[in-house]
Amino acid sequence: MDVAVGIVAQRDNERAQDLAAALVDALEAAGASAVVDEATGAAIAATPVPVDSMDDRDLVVSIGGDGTLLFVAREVSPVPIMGVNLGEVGFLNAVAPENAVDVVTDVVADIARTGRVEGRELARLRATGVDEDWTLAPALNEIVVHGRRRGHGGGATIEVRVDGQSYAESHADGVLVATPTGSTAYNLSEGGPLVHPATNAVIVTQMAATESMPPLVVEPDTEISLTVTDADTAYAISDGRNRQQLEPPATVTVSLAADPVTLVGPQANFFDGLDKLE
Ligand SMILES: NC(=O)c1ccc[n+]([C@@H]2O[C@H](COP(=O)([O-])OP(=O)(O)OC[C@H]3O[C@@H](n4cnc5c(N)ncnc54)[C@H](O)[C@@H]3O)[C@@H](O)[C@H]2O)c1
Ligand SMILES: Nc1ncnc2c1ncn2[C@@H]1O[C@H](COP(=O)(O)OP(=O)(O)OP(=O)(O)O)[C@@H](O)[C@H]1O
Repeated sequence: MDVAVGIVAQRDNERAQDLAAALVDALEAAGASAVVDEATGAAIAATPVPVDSMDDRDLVVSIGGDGTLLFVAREVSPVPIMGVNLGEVGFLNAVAPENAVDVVTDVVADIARTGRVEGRELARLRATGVDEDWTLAPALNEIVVHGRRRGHGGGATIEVRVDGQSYAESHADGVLVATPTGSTAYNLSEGGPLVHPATNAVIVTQMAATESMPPLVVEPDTEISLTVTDADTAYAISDGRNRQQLEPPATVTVSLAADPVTLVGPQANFFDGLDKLE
């Protein structure tokens, strides 16, 4: 099987671009085809394509930090992705840059031999407006609903319902609904629990609530509804980047997205990674 690979290198990162060039050379020498994102294609001798047109590739490699991988996941899922870590934290990217050429060419050789891409599925969350016609891009980390802004005077009253049953209602900066993958991100900053990535669960954490309830962990196929009042405006945000302005009173439902992310390559050891969170 001729394997088609897409490569997205963190924008304006020469080290990521150099690694992308080495990957293109190694993959083409191995008989695979490789294209790169347009920003990288302007910097190295490789075929540039829009990231969102890589959705017909067999594998997309992200070279950068967590944010670049989150970006790639938004643009190309359900195509399997692999993360090479050049970032400040790199909690989502398991492959060290010095191993990237060997690991990627080994995975591509396996795909060529078997015709299958072996990876693990990471759940995502979808946020949808109730009585409003919008849906955010699926979140690998979390969905946040917050008032006009973080901090004094920017909050809102948000009622949390779990499969229709009321769990909490308080004035707060916001409420976040996280995946196990995202339990180490914004959720952790807001006092939510760490959830091992092998756990099937969804986490609901209030953000600076005046009458707070403990964070709640529920089964993945649960519908969380967040009703926002007592604010002139509010936002629903997916993975910190994709946002929808709300006109309170407004209700947002958060539930499991139909398509998970398939992450390929060696799995980072969760416990070894925790020192990155200090
Ligand atoms: N106050 C906060 O803690 C805060 C604010 C905004 C965004 N975030 C997080 O950043 C994510 C978006 O990442 P970005 O790089 O596009 O934004 P960004 O540039 O604001 O980076 C946020 C930081 O979160 C880290 N991060 C992202 N996903 C992570 C994960 N699953 N586990 C541990 N750390 C993780 C990134 O490496 C980066 O250091 C959001 O999904 C949210 O989880 C956190
Ligand atoms: N090649 C690219 N093409 C288009 N946008 C990109 C590209 N690389 C990164 N981005 C944008 O940059 C954002 C991530 O930027 P950021 O600087 O946070 O990188 P990172 O991967 O999180 O690295 P670090 O951990 O060092 O912050 C993505 O959300 C995406 O919008």
